[in-house]
Parts: sequence; C-alpha cells; structure tokens
Amino acid sequence: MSKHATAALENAHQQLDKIASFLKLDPAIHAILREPQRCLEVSIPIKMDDGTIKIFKGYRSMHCNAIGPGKGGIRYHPDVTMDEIKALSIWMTFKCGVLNLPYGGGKGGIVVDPKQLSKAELERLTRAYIRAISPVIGEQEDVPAPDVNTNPTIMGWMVDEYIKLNGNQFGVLTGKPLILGGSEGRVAATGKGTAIIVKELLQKLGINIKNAQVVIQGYGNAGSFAARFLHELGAKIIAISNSSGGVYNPQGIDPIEAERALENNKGIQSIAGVKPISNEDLLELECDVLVPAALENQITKDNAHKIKAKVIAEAANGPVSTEADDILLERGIIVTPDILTNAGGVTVSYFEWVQNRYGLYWSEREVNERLEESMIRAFDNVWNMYQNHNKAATLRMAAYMVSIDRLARAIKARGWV
Ligand SMILES: NC(=O)C1=CN([C@@H]2O[C@H](COP(=O)(O)OP(=O)(O)OC[C@H]3O[C@@H](n4cnc5c(N)ncnc54)[C@H](O)[C@@H]3O)[C@@H](O)[C@H]2O)C=CC1
Ligand SMILES: O=C(O)CCC(=O)C(=O)O
Repeated sequence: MSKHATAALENAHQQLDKIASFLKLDPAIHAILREPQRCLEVSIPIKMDDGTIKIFKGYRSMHCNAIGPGKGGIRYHPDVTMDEIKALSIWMTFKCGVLNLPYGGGKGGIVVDPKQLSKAELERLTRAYIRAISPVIGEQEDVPAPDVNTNPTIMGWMVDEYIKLNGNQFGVLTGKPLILGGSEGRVAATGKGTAIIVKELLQKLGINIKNAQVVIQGYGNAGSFAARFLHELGAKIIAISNSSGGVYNPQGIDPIEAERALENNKGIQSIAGVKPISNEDLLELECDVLVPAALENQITKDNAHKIKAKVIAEAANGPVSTEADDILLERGIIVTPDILTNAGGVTVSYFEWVQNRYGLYWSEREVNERLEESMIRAFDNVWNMYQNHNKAATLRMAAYMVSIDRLARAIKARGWV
C-alpha cells in the first residue's frame, strides 16, 4: 500500500488536535469532530468480461451532519482504504465550513485501478457500488461527487442507478453531465478556485502573478485547470507531472498544448521543448508557486527542507504532512491549505445542488461570478483570521478556526454537547 493513503488519517487527526489545543476547544466537540458519524464498507461482486467474478471493496464515510447533509467525492484508486476515506471526509467538513456551505463532510471510494477495467466492467462496478451505498446517500443525506479517477460520465451512471432505485432525485449527486442536471463550470471549478486563491495570496505577499513561476504535480482535473487559469492570469507553468512522470521547461509550458498531448494519448513527454523530470525532483524545483494536485502526503519531513517554492497551494487534499507543515513554517514557505484552496469544486457542486432543487439553471458566467465571489470571501475571512493571529498561526490553522467557529456553534445549537 502506498504511503499517501496510510498517512492521511493520521494527518487529519494531527491537524485537528493541533487546532483544538490552540483554541482550547471544548473536549466534547473535539471528540465529536475526530470521528466520522457513519462509515460503510461494502463488498461488490462483479462479473468481469471473461466471465470470472471479482470482489471489489467500496467505502462511504459521512463525517458530520451538524450543519447539513454530507458532501464529497468518490475516488477510484488501488490504494484506497477506509482510513483514507475517513480522513478525506473529515477534511470535507472543514472545507464546507470555510466556504460557509450548508453541508458536512462525506467521501467515498472503491479499491480499483480503473485503467485495468473495460468500459462495461467500470459501468457495472459503478452501478453496483451505488446500489450498495444507496441506503446512506440522498439529496438531504449525503451527496457524492467526482474525485480522483471519477468524472461526469461516471456520475451519470451513478445518478441513473440511484434514480432507478429511489425515484427522481437528480440532486443526489453533483458533477453530473449537463444534460442530467449538471452545472456549467463544475468540471473546471476546482482548478479555477485554486487559481483565484493563488492570485489573492500572491497579491497579499507582493508577488506579481505575471511571469510567476508555477510547478504543478498531478495533471488531472484539478491540476490541468489550475494550470490553465494560472496561465491565463499571466503565470508561467514551468513543470507539470502525472503518474507517468514529469516534464520541465524553464521557458514555460502551454497548458493547452499539454491537454492536447494528453487527449491524443501522446503523453506530456511529447510536448515540444520539455525535459523529463522525476516527480520527486519536480517538487524540489525553484519556483514561486508549487501546486500539489495529485494525492496525499507528497511533502513530508523527508523532503520539506528541500522545497524551494515561496508558496505551496494545496489543490490536492492532504498533500503536506503535519511535520512538513512545521518545517515549512520555520523556513518561511507559505502553505495555502486544501480546505480553502481546492474548495472551488465543492462550491460549484453546491451551486449544482441548488439549481437541481430549484429547477432553474444558471449560465457559465453566472456560475463563475458566484464562484469567484465565494472564493474571495473565504480567502478574506481566512486571511483576516491569519492576520489576527499572525505570530501564532498558519493559514491552515486560520482556515480551521473559521470553520470550527461555525461547526462548534451548530453542534451546541443542536444540543449535542
Ligand atoms: N476533482 C475535484 O473536483 C476535486 C479534486 N480534489 C483533489 O485534487 C486531487 C486530484 O484530483 P483530480 O484532479 O480530481 O484527480 P484526477 O484523477 O483527475 O487526476 C489525478 C492526477 O494525478 C496524477 N498522479 C497520480 N499519482 C501521481 C503521482 N504520484 N505523482 C504525480 N502525479 C500523480 C494522475 O496521473 C492524474 O494526472 C486529489 O487530491 C483530489 O482529492 C479536491 C477538490 C475537488
Ligand atoms: O464536489 C464535491 O462535492 C466534493 C469535491 C471533493 O471531493 C473535494 O473537494 O475533495
């Protein structure tokens, strides 16, 4: 099993414990927030194309519904574990709190490498997973969405399967295809939100975004759109990577060319003028902004002292360990945390859910305007909290403070403590 999945829950707990101790949080609220309220593990038998039966493990964790239904993506990856899904659901609760969304956290996953399945096998597995978790999801219960290796096509199969069992409830899932009630702007939202946060932060730090050098680890949904929007803002993307390795060009990589190379199955290595670079070396490149946009636990005590970026913008969930956070703080490297930086995705998911429930749909321009307004408001709240605790806190701690204030008030108002 890979190091990213095993360390995630430890990291989520360490972050929460640290902020609870800093805030002298009521121990009962701390204890409630440490554990998901509900975890489901399912075994899914699937008939493969060759007639054999294979069993897949699946999970769904709903962390906290004090403020509203659970909300969060579904991940397909061979390293998925229950603990990793728990951690990701904990982070979702705090992310929704930072953005002031009427949700708690949820997350799901299947232990599978989807690249090893045919399209028909993938569809059968997806539908069977939804049948298995159907009792615990719902428009007002827990609302899944895409995450690593899942996309609108998969959300389309999922919503169809759920509706067959439970009747029309298109808002049970977000990140759907537009024709099934998906929202304009959702596919690009995580990367767009990341670019907005980077722009706001660089402005506060007095770093000009024009020609700022950006390195991106992970060139999937979050990473590629972050690259595209940062490039549009004038930044220079000097290195990108995916699970097949990285490429580097100090003159700049055009994100559109990179997307074209991936669409044509040529790989990022085919982009003109680039040199190969390992994922490890890529993280240690000198740059203004490093955007980890792949998996958890990429920057740890083993490499934190070698990072040369001025800013780390966490497009991925949990890419920096707690020990690394401390080293980076000491070295003056600013980390803008996942629960703020990558919240554009869940924000537009919320817009999708609202549009489904109203049956009234917004243009891409309206969605993007609302997204920008929400991200900037969240950034300002976190930044002000950070400024108020300048000597004692990081941006991550400030983001937790914004979120915990809201959660604690809801938990008390509901009479749980
Ligand atoms: N899709 C979304 O809306 C959101 C995603 N995120 C987070 O962003 C991160 C990426 O998710 P997506 O872009 O959706 O997934 P994706 O499946 O679209 O892309 C993941 C990318 O990471 C690459 N990758 C995997 N292992 C790698 C490694 N060791 N080194 C370098 N690259 C590697 C893959 O090849 C792929 O390019 C995850 O942490 C996810 O939880 C966070 C918020 C929302
Ligand atoms: O769009 C959503 O509901 C959640 C996206 C997600 O899984 C995340 O923010 O990590």
